[in-house]
Amino acid sequence: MNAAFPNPGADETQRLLSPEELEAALRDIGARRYHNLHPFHRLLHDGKLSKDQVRAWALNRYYYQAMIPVKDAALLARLPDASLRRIWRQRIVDHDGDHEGDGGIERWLKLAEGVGFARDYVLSTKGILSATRFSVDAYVHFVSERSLLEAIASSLTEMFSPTIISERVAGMLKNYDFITKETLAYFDKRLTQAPRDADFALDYVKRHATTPELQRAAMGALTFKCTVLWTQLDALYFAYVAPGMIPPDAWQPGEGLVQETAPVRAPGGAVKLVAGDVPRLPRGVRMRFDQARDKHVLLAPERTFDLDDNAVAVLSLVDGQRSVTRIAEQLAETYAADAKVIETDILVMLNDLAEKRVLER
Ligand SMILES: O=C(O)c1cc(C(=O)O)c2c(n1)C(=O)C(=O)c1cc(C(=O)O)[nH]c1-2
Repeated sequence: MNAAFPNPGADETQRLLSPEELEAALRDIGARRYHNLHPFHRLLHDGKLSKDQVRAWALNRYYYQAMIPVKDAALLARLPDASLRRIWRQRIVDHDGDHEGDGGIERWLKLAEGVGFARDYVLSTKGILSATRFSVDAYVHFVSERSLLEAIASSLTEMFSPTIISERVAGMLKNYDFITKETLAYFDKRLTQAPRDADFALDYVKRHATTPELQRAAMGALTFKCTVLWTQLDALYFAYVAPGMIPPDAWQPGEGLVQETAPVRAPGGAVKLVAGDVPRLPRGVRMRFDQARDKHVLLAPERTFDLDDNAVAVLSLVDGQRSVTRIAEQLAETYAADAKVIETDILVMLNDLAEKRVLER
């Protein structure tokens, strides 16, 4: 990668900019080139895409998510001192998590599963577009091969991501009935992680870009990164929106999905809940603390059920947003227990309540 990447505004950047001017120039690159401006994102956020087009986005972006910690590990390896490494390594923890089932990659897998994919299909990265792979790999190579300043500056797109994330989450929740808050949980953490990371990177760039050449290099790196993001959306648009030319080997709608099953009914006719279901209390049913009897009860029209501590812990998390799996994970975290064991137990309990018609999905 020796070819110089074209730098914006070459005339203007012949002179040394003040740190404030440099920041303004970097922000201006984002204002003109960040992927919030791409037509695919406009369609995604405005609810104009089909479920399959949203699936194509989720599947392809998984590759970006999966490679971000690889990129950060390459950068970390180049940092000369422990204080910088200590800060940068947090990014790897954020994406990989501290243990199985934790971290951003895992949350993106949940997003992909939430729109219908089988986890193994997503993990295999079989169906992603070659252009996605090429642009994401180009980012990893860039960070490995360019100067440290350029490597760090290329992450500065994160300065602009909180705005697009808020817009995306609000737009998708409003416009797609198959998207839940839980499916988009990935983005919750990014709203605090991205500004923290961007503040550090921006401060580093402002302090280390001390000549016009270095400032141009930093701007070039950010421009390059904007194209990494933009190109991925170009590829999605071309393959899945217009003209809709899906390359051989890329994901075809229908592939890699979990079969959607009809609701299973228990003998009494009540719907039987499975792990992926999102339970909620039916209208007119609510949990209450009964002062006189000093215990929690479930109040239903003309009926009351006593609740033990376990039932209270579970029902406190039944909010019509969380799935049974999510509830089990949350309890597992609180009680430091195995999520799968809890899931099995709470399914029995929830199905018992469903049979009594005081719980539904
Ligand atoms: O949703 C988005 O639009 C968006 C954008 C970006 C970005 O601007 O690079 C990142 C992310 N998300 C993200 O989730 C993420 O983990 C991330 C890491 C990086 C990076 O360059 O190190 N960018 C981004």
